[in-house]
Amino acid sequence: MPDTAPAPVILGNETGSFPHSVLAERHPAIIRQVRASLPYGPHRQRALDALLAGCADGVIEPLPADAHDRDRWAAWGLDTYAGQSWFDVPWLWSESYFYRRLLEAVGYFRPGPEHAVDPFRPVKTAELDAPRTDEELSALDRLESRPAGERARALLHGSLWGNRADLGFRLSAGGDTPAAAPGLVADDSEILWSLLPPAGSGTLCLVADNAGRELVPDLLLVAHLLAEGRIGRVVLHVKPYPYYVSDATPADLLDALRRLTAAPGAAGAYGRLLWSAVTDGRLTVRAHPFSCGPLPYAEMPGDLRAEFAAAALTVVKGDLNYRRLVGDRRWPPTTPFADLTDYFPGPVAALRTLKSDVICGLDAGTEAALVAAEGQRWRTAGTHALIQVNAGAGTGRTSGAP
Ligand SMILES: O=P(O)(O)OC[C@@]1(O)O[C@H](CO)[C@@H](O)[C@@H]1O
Repeated sequence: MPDTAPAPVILGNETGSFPHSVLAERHPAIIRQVRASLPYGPHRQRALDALLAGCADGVIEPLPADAHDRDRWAAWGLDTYAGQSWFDVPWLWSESYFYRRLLEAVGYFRPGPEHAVDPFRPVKTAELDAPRTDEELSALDRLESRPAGERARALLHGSLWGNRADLGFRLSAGGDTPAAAPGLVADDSEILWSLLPPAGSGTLCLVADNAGRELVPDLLLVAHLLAEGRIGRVVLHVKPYPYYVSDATPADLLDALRRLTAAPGAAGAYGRLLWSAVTDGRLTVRAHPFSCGPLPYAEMPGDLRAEFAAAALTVVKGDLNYRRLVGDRRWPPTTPFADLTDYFPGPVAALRTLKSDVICGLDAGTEAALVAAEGQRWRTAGTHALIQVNAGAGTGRTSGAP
């Protein structure tokens, strides 16, 4: 980020702020939801009690000495932050570690009956099985007769707005998905399409966000790009373990693929296309440990960097990934997106609905209009979205143009 002075890192210690409410209210609500979803035994209940008590006024506890990933978390900062208040360390870090502690409490990584049992699976499957998903899938049939350009745009927007289907967000937002938004606060979609030309044979990396009603439209977009010959290969990055309630894991991907292949009409055809893309190697899945890391992508390890460098485009989905992409800091909203993403090893696009304070790449008029209409609520309400692209990332150029 050449000339951009770092802005303050977002912490959770300001009462009344969104980050504070996530730590003080959303995390306890998530613990209650997990308890209500699955019948954990007394030992696990006690561990959940301890986590709940610690969320309010406790300090960050280290991982048990025998935790399989203790060294990894030490390298990610645990030895520095252990003993401090959840509220006083970078918010990105404390949120991420909360999910690791939750999995510890429910025995996710331990031998025994709870091993690898996803505590969020009941809410994820309820969403995937909901009649609303059927309605969304049957809408694809109407799209089939439209020109390819129109279909592509609709599927891109489906993937973008699918990001509102975030179950953690709904715990804070009062139970339902926010109403549809008036428009995009930034729209670099023409640059995005220029990076995925007809007869393109490159690789698309899609860094997925939520399972269910976000992952399904992501998969439909990917299927369309493969079918239209705009890409030769897709690498889908998902989370190695349950995270931020609804983030997609490899198991969620299989559920989504089965859901699609079982659907009638166009959705089923997309599902079969994806199924064969998996079996012939055009669609591969990665669940890199760093995908559940508490750090910005600027600190990604070399192997991940090499994967993104080899892609024609990396599409980064969702709010949390956006925070990690541009850095979880109080950037002035007009800070150029390209300045904050120039470290990225190849062309990168963000598809995100706005659900936290971080924002960059707005023009001054757009920011002023949003503030005049809504104060600062537009940042977190989930009712606005953006498509931002840095086509020159990894080349040393700082412009959004290819
Ligand atoms: O990444 P996603 O699914 O779009 O959103 C995740 C989210 O709900 O969780 C975070 C706060 O906990 C925010 O970044 C955002 O509001």
